[in-house]
Amino acid sequence: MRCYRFTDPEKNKFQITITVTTIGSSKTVTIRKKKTSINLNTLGVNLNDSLFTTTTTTTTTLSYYFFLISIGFKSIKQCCNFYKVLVMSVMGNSTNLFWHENTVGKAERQKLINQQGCVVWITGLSGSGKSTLACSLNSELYSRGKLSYVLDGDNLRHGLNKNLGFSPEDRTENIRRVGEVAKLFADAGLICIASLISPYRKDRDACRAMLSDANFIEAMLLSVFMNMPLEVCEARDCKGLYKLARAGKIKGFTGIDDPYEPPLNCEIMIEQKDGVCPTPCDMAGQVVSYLDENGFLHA
Ligand SMILES: Nc1ncnc2c1ncn2[C@@H]1O[C@H](COP(=O)(O)OS(=O)(=O)O)[C@@H](OP(=O)(O)O)[C@H]1O
Ligand SMILES: Nc1ncnc2c1ncn2[C@@H]1O[C@H](COP(=O)(O)OP(=O)(O)O)[C@@H](O)[C@H]1O
Repeated sequence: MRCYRFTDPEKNKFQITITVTTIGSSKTVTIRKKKTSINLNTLGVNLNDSLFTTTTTTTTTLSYYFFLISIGFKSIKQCCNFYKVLVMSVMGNSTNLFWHENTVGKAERQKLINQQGCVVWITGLSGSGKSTLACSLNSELYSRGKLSYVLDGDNLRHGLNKNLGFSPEDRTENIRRVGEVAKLFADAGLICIASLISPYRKDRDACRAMLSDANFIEAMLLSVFMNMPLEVCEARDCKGLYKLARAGKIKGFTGIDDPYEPPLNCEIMIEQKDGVCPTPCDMAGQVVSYLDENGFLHA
């Protein structure tokens, strides 16, 4: 189970009810709850009281690895609030999996380092300045005493993603993996800077959905679009890849013979003004201002 943040309308003791609603049928999953006292903080509920659950063992059938959990907080006195959460549980082919909550959670870690874990996702053509911005932003945050970490597409393809190429399927898997890793960094409380071409809208949208806060209110992903014209990127061509792509020596090169779909919903856009590109420092400043104004630089 994931961590949920709920407001407590009554500041009272609650009884938690977890109901699993099935959609279609295909997999059998057993959900067990022990009679136990749960610290509400581990569920993200800001309460001092302990919460007592009843013992239930439910066997149910799930499909598409999606299921609905409706969590009802029932006041001891009267029934009050019910919340419904759509949980996407990507379990692959494995079953009988159980999520283990830790007593020290994201909220505690964030307090420790006085910042909000999130992902700054930088997308754009090869040569648009993604790595330059990632590096400059990382330095700027460091100088402000904020902990960040860069996940660079090119670098990750030397290790985690070294079995992936540039077919649409491999790019999708590349983005999915980096999204999952970025989510872990954000959960650790870090400002994770992911810098990948990530050319397809559906892959970026999937990451955004994966990185939405569990209550679907706070977005944990800020998308930064390097809106640099292809001609500028191609003129830079610091790795000589555009030249090879134009000569037909690299097939499926983004912007040449493979598509780049610009974001429709980015939080920040970096672009030229009067034909002049902002400096790396200015680009980083734009992102830092956004993080600051939106409360990410404090717990
Ligand atoms: N066919 C093709 N298309 C695009 N890019 C290519 C290709 N082949 C190799 N390269 C190099 O790989 C880097 C992009 O890796 P990413 O992981 O960011 O790509 S993707 O998000 O999966 O599309 C990219 O790095 P950047 O220039 O930093 O973007 C290129 O150096
Ligand atoms: N804001 C900028 N102004 C001028 N040159 C830049 C800027 N950002 C990046 N560059 C240059 O463009 C080239 C490509 O930048 P890079 O960050 O490697 O792009 P990407 O990671 O998107 O491939 C590099 O030579 C870099 O120095």
